[in-house]
Amino acid sequence: MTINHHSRIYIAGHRGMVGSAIWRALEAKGYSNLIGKTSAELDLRNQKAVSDFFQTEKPEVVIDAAARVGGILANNEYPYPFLMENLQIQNNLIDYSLKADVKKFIFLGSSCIYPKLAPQPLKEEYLLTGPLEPTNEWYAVAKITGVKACEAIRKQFGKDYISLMPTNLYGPYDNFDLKTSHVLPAMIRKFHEAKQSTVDGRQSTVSLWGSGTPMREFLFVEDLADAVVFALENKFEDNLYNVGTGADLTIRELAELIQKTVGHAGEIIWDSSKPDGTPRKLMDVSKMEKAGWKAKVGLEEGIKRTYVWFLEHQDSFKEVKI
Ligand SMILES: NC(=O)c1ccc[n+]([C@@H]2O[C@H](COP(=O)([O-])OP(=O)(O)OC[C@H]3O[C@@H](n4cnc5c(N)ncnc54)[C@H](OP(=O)(O)O)[C@@H]3O)[C@@H](O)[C@H]2O)c1
Ligand SMILES: C[C@@H]1O[C@H](OP(=O)(O)OP(=O)(O)OC[C@H]2O[C@@H](n3cnc4c(=O)[nH]c(N)nc43)[C@H](O)[C@@H]2O)[C@@H](O)[C@H](O)[C@@H]1O
Repeated sequence: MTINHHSRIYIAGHRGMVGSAIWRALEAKGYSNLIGKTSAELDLRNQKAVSDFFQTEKPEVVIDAAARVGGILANNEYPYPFLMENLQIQNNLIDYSLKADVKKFIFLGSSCIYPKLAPQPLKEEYLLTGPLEPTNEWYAVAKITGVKACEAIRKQFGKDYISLMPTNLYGPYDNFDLKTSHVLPAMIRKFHEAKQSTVDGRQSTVSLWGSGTPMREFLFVEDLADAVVFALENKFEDNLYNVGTGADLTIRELAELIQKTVGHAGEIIWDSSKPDGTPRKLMDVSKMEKAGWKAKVGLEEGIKRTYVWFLEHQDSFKEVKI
């Protein structure tokens, strides 16, 4: 099948940080037949509703950016929904895509699918070679199942179903709720709020989680959207591709960078009662580069753009409920 600007493309999770960035990227490139449903309109955990949706809407392409998503604490404290809801959502989407003869399916996973202590940088072939990081193994098991389901369809039916594994993402429409968010949006909000509240004429202290020593890689969400468009427009030879920048830094270095960007001059304390998670998960991005795609937005620029977005939208954040 050739995909053209009139192809019916369903973006599951089109209101989320990732899905909305993919929507904007496709719209900007002239794709005119995009389909999106909120979770209130279509609960992807509901098999019957998903079956009806595929019969009515007949998408030709499905991009799966719908998931139960959260940072280290939410993953650690709510293992059951992170496992079960993600399995339900992706199983329904993948299975009904196959039944409805969807020609191209792009599944989005996460770098936490790789073993906790795998060699660095993480190559695609390290999948299922060792134990997972305990704080997010539930989510990782669901995502590994999605990768394998797409691989099975590719192997048995020869269909163009692929999986992209993004590293930690950030950018506009991120989740800034301090209990459920990832580290980067949490730091932006914490440093910003501490800058605005002074105690005895001094800016407030910021409390961050863990030791600050774990290393993480961060990709601006608009780069990820660009990678998804690239994957849509090109036929890949294999089923699994990492998407990242190929560079990482410690959480402490990230804190200093965000503190400087926001302009906070107070103290930072590290709360050792909170988990560190995996020590490092740097992606090997050579397979994607060989296919012809590379990240463009540097971390400093991405953080500045995200902070500007935060300043413009901070009054409208919804607190996320688990
Ligand atoms: N954020 C990261 O750092 C990161 C890193 C690597 C990979 N990813 C992957 O990227 C994808 C999207 O993540 P995100 O950060 O964009 O998350 P997000 O902002 O929380 O968005 C998740 C989306 O999923 C939808 N959704 C959740 N449950 C649903 C349900 N039962 N039925 C229908 N829709 C449902 C939500 O729809 P409503 O808004 O309508 O409720 C929302 O639009 C996920 O697959 C995630 O694994 C994210
Ligand atoms: C991309 C996602 O990454 C997630 O792992 P993971 O990078 O540890 O998730 P994050 O929540 O981004 O945390 C990354 C690191 O930042 C530290 N950290 C410091 N301060 C904070 C803070 O205020 N908030 C948060 N959230 N972290 C903070 C945290 O302890 C951990 O070492 C997985 O749980 C998911 O499954 C998924 O893979």
